[in-house]
Amino acid sequence: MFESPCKSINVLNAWSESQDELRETQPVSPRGTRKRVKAKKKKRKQQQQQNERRSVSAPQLCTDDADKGRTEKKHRPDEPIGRGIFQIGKKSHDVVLTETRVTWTPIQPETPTADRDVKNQEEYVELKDVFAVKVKRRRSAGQQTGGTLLGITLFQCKKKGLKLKEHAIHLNNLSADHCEIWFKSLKEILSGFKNRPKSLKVFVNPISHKKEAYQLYLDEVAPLFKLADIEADVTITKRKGHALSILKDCSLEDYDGVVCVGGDGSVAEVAHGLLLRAQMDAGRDTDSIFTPLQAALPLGIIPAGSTDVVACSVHGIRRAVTATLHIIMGHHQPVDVCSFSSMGRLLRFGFSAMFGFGGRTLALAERHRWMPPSQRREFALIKTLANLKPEDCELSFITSRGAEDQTKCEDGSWQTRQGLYLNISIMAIPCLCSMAPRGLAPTTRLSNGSMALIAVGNTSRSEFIKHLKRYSSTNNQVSSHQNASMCTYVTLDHKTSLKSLGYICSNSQKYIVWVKIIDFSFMPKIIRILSKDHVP
Ligand SMILES: Nc1ncnc2c1ncn2[C@@H]1O[C@H](COP(=O)(O)OP(=O)(O)OP(=O)(O)O)[C@@H](O)[C@H]1O
Repeated sequence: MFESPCKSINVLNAWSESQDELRETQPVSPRGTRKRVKAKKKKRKQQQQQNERRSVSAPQLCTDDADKGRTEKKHRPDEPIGRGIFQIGKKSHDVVLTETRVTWTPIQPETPTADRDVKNQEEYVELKDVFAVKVKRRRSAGQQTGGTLLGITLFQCKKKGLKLKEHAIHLNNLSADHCEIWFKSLKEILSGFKNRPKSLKVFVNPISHKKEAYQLYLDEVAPLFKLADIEADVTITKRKGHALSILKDCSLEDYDGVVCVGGDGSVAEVAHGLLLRAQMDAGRDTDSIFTPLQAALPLGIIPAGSTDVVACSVHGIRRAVTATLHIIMGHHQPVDVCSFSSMGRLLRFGFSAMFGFGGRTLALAERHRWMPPSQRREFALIKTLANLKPEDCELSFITSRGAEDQTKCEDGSWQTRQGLYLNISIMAIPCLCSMAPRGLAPTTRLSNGSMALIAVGNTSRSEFIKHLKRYSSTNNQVSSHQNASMCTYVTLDHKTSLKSLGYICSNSQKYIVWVKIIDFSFMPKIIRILSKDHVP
């Protein structure tokens, strides 16, 4: 397996090889068809093995520690599986492959006087950070297959702050046999990361934001999926509710996850579809008080909307490449979800709900979709502000343990507020966005089993505008408001079952709103809002 870097001049000439040219996943032998047939058979066998693996393992993206998802290791983590010489950059390197990493050290001529510190020059990449390995070839323009073999390339997922970036490590060697051995060994190790998806159902909303979601998918997402050998079954949604109707009926068995390319509306629809499907499959009666089940498949969110609060809250950043790499690497983040019911019937699952100003603004913006996104947001905001009116509400809730409780209530005891409110928000996630860098609900977390209830009391328009503006600052809106008596920020607990009962009066109709939080160890925050019309 030890190979000399004899043709390094040629390799250097090919150093400008672009990623697009690395199409082949199997090294093609110059010896022709017999070997190609063998390679095809081998590929089919690999495919079969993959399918077998998929049918026995739980189809989940999930793990934070990628090693947890590995198949049983054949070797000790530090035991060399392969060793060879590759050209990396401009130098020849001694490269060692173990179960967990690829390490390379520059080869230097022996000089008795030289003060070499080989350890210091050693570099490595952890295989848990590598998401693809490809055979690298030089091809002429327009050439689709074949080409001169140059070596193999590892694609690493690199973290920089909240960003995830793709980084290519080229290991150049012109020997087909040598590269094939390395390629096979690396492929085998990478396919051992069971929590990484192999097949995904993708929904793209073509009308999201500036109608660029599909182009974004083609430019930034699909090439990475292809690189990671992920099969994507793409549906471009044709209307509102299209993704939901597919999710209700389609077979999900062939997929390891569902991906949504769109904004918050699309994400909410797909999340609702997945959760509804889980209830339907388990025979839950959603028209009664039921114990919801977790979705069978994880949801990947590629931000392509105009605000993307769910994607920002989950990834901390609004970037399609980062979101795609999280999906490819099988990163998993549990996220709390609410369920909203009316008259005892499930309306939908969702991440947040707003009554009053917020609800009216969103509804107005939705009715003016023909306007460009920022204009319709501004228009809806200004128009709703101009007609600012309070809702007569009664809210009952129990504050969570450890929450900054202004009223010093006993744990588990009900508090009731009755009065005029300009806005009431219930948020299961922090709802981070560019307009609110700390989130619309800074006191809640993604999966802490509690939700934020933010009730803004009746006040003047100018005071309310000041409150809205404070969201854009990084100061803590909660603490700055604690003495203002305009807002009540309460984090609800999930420990006891029935949490909140309230009345919201709107347009002479009365709604009774129950907020119920059910404790699940696997999905800790499910809020149920039951509303009933015409309560006397
Ligand atoms: N082809 C389609 N035509 C019309 N509406 C669609 C179509 N496909 C999906 N929808 C609906 O469009 C709505 C809004 O889309 P989405 O939330 O993705 O975009 P956005 O409003 O620009 O983003 P954000 O919610 O982040 O501001 C969703 O409720 C979705 O159900």
